[in-house]
Amino acid sequence: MPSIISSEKQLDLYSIKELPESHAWRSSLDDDGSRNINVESIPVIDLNDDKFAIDRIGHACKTWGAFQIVNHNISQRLLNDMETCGTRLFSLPMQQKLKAARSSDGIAGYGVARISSFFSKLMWSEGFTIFGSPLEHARQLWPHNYNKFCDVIEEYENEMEKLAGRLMGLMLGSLGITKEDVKWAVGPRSGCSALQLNSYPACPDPDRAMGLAAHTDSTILTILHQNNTSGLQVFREGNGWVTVPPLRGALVINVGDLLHILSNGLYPSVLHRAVVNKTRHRLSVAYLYGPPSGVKISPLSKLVDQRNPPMYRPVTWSEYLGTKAKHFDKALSSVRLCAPRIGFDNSKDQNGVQVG
Ligand SMILES: C=C1C[C@]23C[C@@]1(O)CC[C@H]2[C@@]12CCC[C@@](C)(C(=O)O1)[C@H]2[C@@H]3C(=O)O
Ligand SMILES: O=C(O)CCC(=O)C(=O)O
Ligand SMILES: [Fe+2]
Repeated sequence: MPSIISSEKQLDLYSIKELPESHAWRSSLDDDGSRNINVESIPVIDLNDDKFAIDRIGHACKTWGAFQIVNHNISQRLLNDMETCGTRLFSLPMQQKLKAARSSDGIAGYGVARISSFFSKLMWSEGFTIFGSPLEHARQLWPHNYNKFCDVIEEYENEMEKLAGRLMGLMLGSLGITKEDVKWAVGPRSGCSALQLNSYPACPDPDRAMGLAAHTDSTILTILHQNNTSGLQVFREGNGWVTVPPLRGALVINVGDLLHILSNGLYPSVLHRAVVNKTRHRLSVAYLYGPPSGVKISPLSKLVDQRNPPMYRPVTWSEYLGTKAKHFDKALSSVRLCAPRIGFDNSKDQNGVQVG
């Protein structure tokens, strides 16, 4: 049963000179091979030409569950503005940030990662989740100067919504699914979303710390912007943990658990985590895209036949988020109806995290 995360658990990581035991995940002798930088990483896909991109996206979803995109039409100016907003927020004094603390039963606000309750050690990061309007929290953070933050968030969410709709079309298109097959995905406001800002301060002992523990996202897809400091890693069978290098202007796309379900397991959600750095502060912004509330997600009928029965039962996004909050890495398997496909072992990672 997850414990309630109290705001006292959020230490001011910027002022700590030595890694406390509470944040030490492994001994300095452990080496999980994740700093091996000579392995190929996730594909980089140019969105200039949808016809050319679609096959590459399908292949990336099947083999990695993640890819980077360039020429996506999100301006560098907006990405910079979003980064500045994040930096401004996390640079506030701790007492100020705690004024916008996430309540124990809430989704939005400042705090430790929601999944922290499943681990005995604390993560070297802090987060701020936006779900719905950020106005109330922005007022608590900057009582006299909250407009700029809200304006940037609004613009960022609008642009990301368009991009997410386009990406979903391409990802489903690569499976032979058309918009007519997924009625709820057509038209404006066809999805629902949350925005997660993550801050990873420089860490005195990065090899023993963990920025964000291994997890899959409870989304259809996630669009991640990372600043110029590496830290994101994806897990790939046979390769282990692979670093996703930051490329200026590129965005990282993760397949989430709901696309895993929609695709009847053909596009597995990607296990990923964030590691930390000795000298550099890292910031990331995740746009978490899901279906509209009330829509039941289940394997698409075109992908189901006698030989490929539906592997998952129907779930709404909010139901799935509730399941994730309770069962974490067992959430996907808790809605599973039958065994995974052959040659498709998504059962264990190197940290002993069970998925699917
Ligand atoms: C929509 C959501 C997905 C998320 C839980 C949340 O309600 C808002 C925060 C999201 C996030 C971001 C960091 C990693 C993660 C596992 C977490 O602890 O909070 C994800 C959640 C998720 O995808 O399950
Ligand atoms: O910081 C990162 O690169 C990962 C963030 C992430 O996985 C998330 O917000 O869900
Ligand atoms: Fe994530």
